[in-house]
Amino acid sequence: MTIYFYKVPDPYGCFSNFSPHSIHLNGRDWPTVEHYYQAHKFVGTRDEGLIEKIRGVKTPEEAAALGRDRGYEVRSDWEGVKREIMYEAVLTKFLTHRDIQKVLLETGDEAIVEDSPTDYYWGCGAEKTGANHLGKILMEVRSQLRDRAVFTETIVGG
Ligand SMILES: Nc1c(N[C@@H]2O[C@H](COP(=O)(O)O)[C@@H](O)[C@H]2O)[nH]c(=O)[nH]c1=O
Repeated sequence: MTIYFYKVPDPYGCFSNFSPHSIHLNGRDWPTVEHYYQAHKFVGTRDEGLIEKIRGVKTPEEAAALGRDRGYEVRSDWEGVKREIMYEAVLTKFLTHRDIQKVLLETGDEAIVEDSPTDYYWGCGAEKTGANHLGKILMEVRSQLRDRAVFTETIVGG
């Protein structure tokens, strides 16, 4: 059965980018995947100072609000790079936190869908017709983790 997730307190909330799982990436610690993703909108722009500001806010909601504030300049290549940036951050999250890695692996081959009522790129949107890129990334990360587990067991010996 398809697994739907969205809000952190709901079932499979650990799949949300807003879940309180920190990552270490590009030489820095980030409180959540959302902090990392939103901050990377400003790499190489005149608003680059925002990167540290976003990294320093307490909640992913604050990080998202800053990242979505169109008073700031978003990097011109953002649409072309945002999926790869999200993939790296989500992979790092599930490599770092073994408890949620287990939750993801235990979903087997079920489809995973970000049940956002408004987002038709990362989620499925209100009519469930969206591209669901975050769900797809989670499924890609799941197979990566599975491949790594097989490698560890067969090549390295557990
Ligand atoms: N989970 C979740 C959201 N969804 C997240 O928003 C991000 C997309 O941001 P943007 O590219 O700026 O539109 C991405 O991480 C997506 O998963 N949005 C929310 O307002 N609340 C939430 O609880």
